[in-house]
Amino acid sequence: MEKFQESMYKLIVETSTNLPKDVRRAIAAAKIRENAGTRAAMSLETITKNIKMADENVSPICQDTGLPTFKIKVPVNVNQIEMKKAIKKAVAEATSDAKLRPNSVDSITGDNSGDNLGEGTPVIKFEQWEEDYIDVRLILKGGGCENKNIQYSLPAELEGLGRAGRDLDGIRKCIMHSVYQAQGQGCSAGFIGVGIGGDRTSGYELAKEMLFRSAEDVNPNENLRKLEEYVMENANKLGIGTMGFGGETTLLGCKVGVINRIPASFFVSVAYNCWAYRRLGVKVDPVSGEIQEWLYQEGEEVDFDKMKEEAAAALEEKAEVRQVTLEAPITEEQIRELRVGDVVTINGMMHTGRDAIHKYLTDHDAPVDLNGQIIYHCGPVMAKDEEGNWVVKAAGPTTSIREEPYQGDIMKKFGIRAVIGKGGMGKKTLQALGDHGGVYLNAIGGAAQYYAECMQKVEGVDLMEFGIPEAMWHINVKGFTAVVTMDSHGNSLHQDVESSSLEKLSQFKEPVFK
Ligand SMILES: O=C(O)C[C@H](O)C(=O)O
Ligand code: SF4
Repeated sequence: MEKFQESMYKLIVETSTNLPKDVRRAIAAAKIRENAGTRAAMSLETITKNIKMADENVSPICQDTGLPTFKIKVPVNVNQIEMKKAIKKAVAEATSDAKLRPNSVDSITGDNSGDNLGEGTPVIKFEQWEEDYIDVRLILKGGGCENKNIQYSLPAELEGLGRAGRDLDGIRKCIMHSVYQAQGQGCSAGFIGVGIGGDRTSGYELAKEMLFRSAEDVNPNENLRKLEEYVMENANKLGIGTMGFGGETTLLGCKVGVINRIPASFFVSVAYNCWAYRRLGVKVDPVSGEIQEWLYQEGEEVDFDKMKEEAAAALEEKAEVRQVTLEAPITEEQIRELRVGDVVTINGMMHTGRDAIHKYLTDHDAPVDLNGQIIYHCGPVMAKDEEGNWVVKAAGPTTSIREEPYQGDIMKKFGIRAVIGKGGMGKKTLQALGDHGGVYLNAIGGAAQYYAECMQKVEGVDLMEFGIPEAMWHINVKGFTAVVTMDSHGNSLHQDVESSSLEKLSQFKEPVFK
């Protein structure tokens, strides 16, 4: 097993930087379905460009490299303790090489361990089997989509769908509802794994297990096959679309599994995974520890480039999108001119700020003058170059709704004019945008390479005690593009999509599986 650590390092790097072919095919198919020139098509264009860049740069597809979770099947007599040690070393090495973001945080103190190791991280699960090779699967599932996982306890009353009973039709309603409630916040279009039965723990366990199935397999259980097909066909009618911008594709995959339950409990557990569905697997030789075969990689290379040309041509024809360039400091007047749907290109300074910073700013002064400035909800992957300067390795947006309790007050307190994030914000922020003259810009979640390329120089960093993802980075950007989805006139695309998708959800109220 001399080569095992090196094999695990390769598996981690490949999983973080190179999306598997079954996932690429699902994204390519979605791209074909979207009408050229729409926001959904433009977003998918950015997503596919980002996938290619990550591959070429051997850098994280998304800055949130999640909670590394390994599922391993081993022949008897293989030393699991040694394997665990090797995996941990490989995780730490991949973190110091900026292939993983330091993501392991003490839940009470907030201290970041810096190397992705700590109580409960990474997750490593073993099972023995009678084959003569080791099967290692890895999933890097980020926090935004993890937060959209949901567990139903049947019977339940569901928004838009009414009663969900303890039967196949009740399960169908839960799954449809799970897609609706995720909206764009888990970086749709997503993949879902569903676990029927079990208890609260084993139900979720099964749901996550389903995310290790190939996106293209066919469920051998007839009832579940029908259910999966039904969900794939109908969830896409909800109109949530890529990043919740509206559009034809909301769901890229649905895999359902079932286990027994005890009489009193009936759980339906759903694990939501963003489009940046980073899971891979390898077969490993139990003597040398070398990789024998890669999993999920059957078939031809997926060529996004050809579609890119077609989409770009169609885009030019539909040039009615208003394009605005902004550079901080921004005036209130400039903000008041912006409307939902405008595409904004930013040059100059922006400052990152996410959960720890928002909490901090409520009762502290800002480390820099934020008047007229732009806040980017982002926890980047950073590295130092040979001269010791920070460089941005991956920097897509994080889910903005977590800052809802703070955002409006902070904008007013410091005079911030624009916030960039993803998934949109709520009523309180919308009100503050109107009162104060602010705007919310939606960037494409997961497009971490695409945005990192716009980041020309890191001018400084404050509050490093919060750890790399949570610190406040001051970054000079060029050509950073995002869409206005909430403006200072009370308009919110997120609110509109949420209410129209709720209306569409209610079309699925009548029983289907009797
Ligand atoms: O933590 C992050 O960078 C992003 C997170 O995965 C999110 O989707 O909000
Ligand atoms: S930012 Fe989006 S793509 Fe990245 S991990 Fe979070 S949910 Fe996934």
